[in-house]
Amino acid sequence: MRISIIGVGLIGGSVGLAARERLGADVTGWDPSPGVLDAACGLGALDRGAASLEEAVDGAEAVFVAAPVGALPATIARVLAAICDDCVVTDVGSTKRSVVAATSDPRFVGGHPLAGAETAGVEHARADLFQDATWYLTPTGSATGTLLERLHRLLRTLGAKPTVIDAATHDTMLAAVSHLPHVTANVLVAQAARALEEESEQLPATGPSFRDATRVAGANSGIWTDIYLANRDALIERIDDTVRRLEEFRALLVAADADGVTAWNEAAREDRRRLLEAQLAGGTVHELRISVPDEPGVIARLALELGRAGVNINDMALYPAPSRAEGVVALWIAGDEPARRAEQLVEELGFPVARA
Ligand SMILES: NC(=O)C1=CN([C@@H]2O[C@H](COP(=O)(O)OP(=O)(O)OC[C@H]3O[C@@H](n4cnc5c(N)ncnc54)[C@H](O)[C@@H]3O)[C@@H](O)[C@H]2O)C=CC1
Ligand SMILES: O=C(O)C(=O)Cc1ccc(O)cc1
Repeated sequence: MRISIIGVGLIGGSVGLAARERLGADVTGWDPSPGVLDAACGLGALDRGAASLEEAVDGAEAVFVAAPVGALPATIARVLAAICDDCVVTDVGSTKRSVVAATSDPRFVGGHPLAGAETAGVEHARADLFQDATWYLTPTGSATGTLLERLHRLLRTLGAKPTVIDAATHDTMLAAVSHLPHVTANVLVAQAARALEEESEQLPATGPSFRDATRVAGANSGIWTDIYLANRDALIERIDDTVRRLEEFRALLVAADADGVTAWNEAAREDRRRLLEAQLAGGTVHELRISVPDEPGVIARLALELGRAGVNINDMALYPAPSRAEGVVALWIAGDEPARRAEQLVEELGFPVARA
């Protein structure tokens, strides 16, 4: 398979390493920063560097755009102008609304791997970065089914778990579970370094909890300024909510309300347990076979509908009928209840469905 990577940093480089190692793919890349392509070839993330974006995507079957969020719309447009019809284009940007709003091209499917690090650059790329990681996909109704299936399969080969979601839900959720934690990490280090320093005239020693909560403080500004700004409305809401929650806890302290403090802490323990449990959800894998008309956007619509209901598609395959007027989509869903829910949703959409 021929893969092209535009922006060969931590994430682009990790896609290259994984695609070459696990898929035996032929990977070409392009990056505007001097020296990056040579470094990427030396580390085994690319087979070759190209002299231009257009040269890099020539003949590719899949293109990953792994540039900072602010550069994505213009870069994706350049890629789409240079490729043939049978090529899927995706990105890895940490926010999705601005990217998805910028194009309705059927060859584009937005993406975001929920894996990474506080480091930057291809030097830190790893072939196993995406192993067992959720990889969000945000197809719109215009996405071509066969290209979405190709991308889904490719991401599985990289070790990831593709999960379809709509762009707005993605951005709201990520504001809470990724962007806000980066903000609070920055606040915690600033507070520890400045306020406590002023009081004691020396930097305080830090404990393990502080290290855990601040690992991502000051992460790569080359990507984070863009992420904060692209998702600023959702992030502002989370910050306001954080302030409210801190004020509630502050009031318990002012009142010296021991029962209230205990209840507040116990609620956090329960919330954490539920969050961890949700990540471990699995179960028997069921295969659903769905008859669909051969119309643009049908596969994307199915995937999105299930994604909205929280049903994850483990794997998918398309079987076009000889007539080409219709076809069968096979979906593999883990867990009895998610599979039952998927069957019901598909029926409600009006497509015949059977368990294989
Ligand atoms: N760092 C992380 O943990 C994660 C990052 N992401 C997303 O992945 C993307 C890349 O981030 P990283 O690899 O971490 O950053 P990075 O800084 O390691 O790599 C970014 C690369 O993009 C290149 N670049 C800059 N402008 C470009 C343009 N206009 N066209 C093409 N390439 C360009 C840079 O030269 C650099 O090599 C960002 O959109 C980020 O939001 C997604 C998941 C995790
Ligand atoms: O290092 C960490 O814990 C991260 O949170 C990395 C990360 C950064 C940006 C993303 O969009 C997704 C993951």
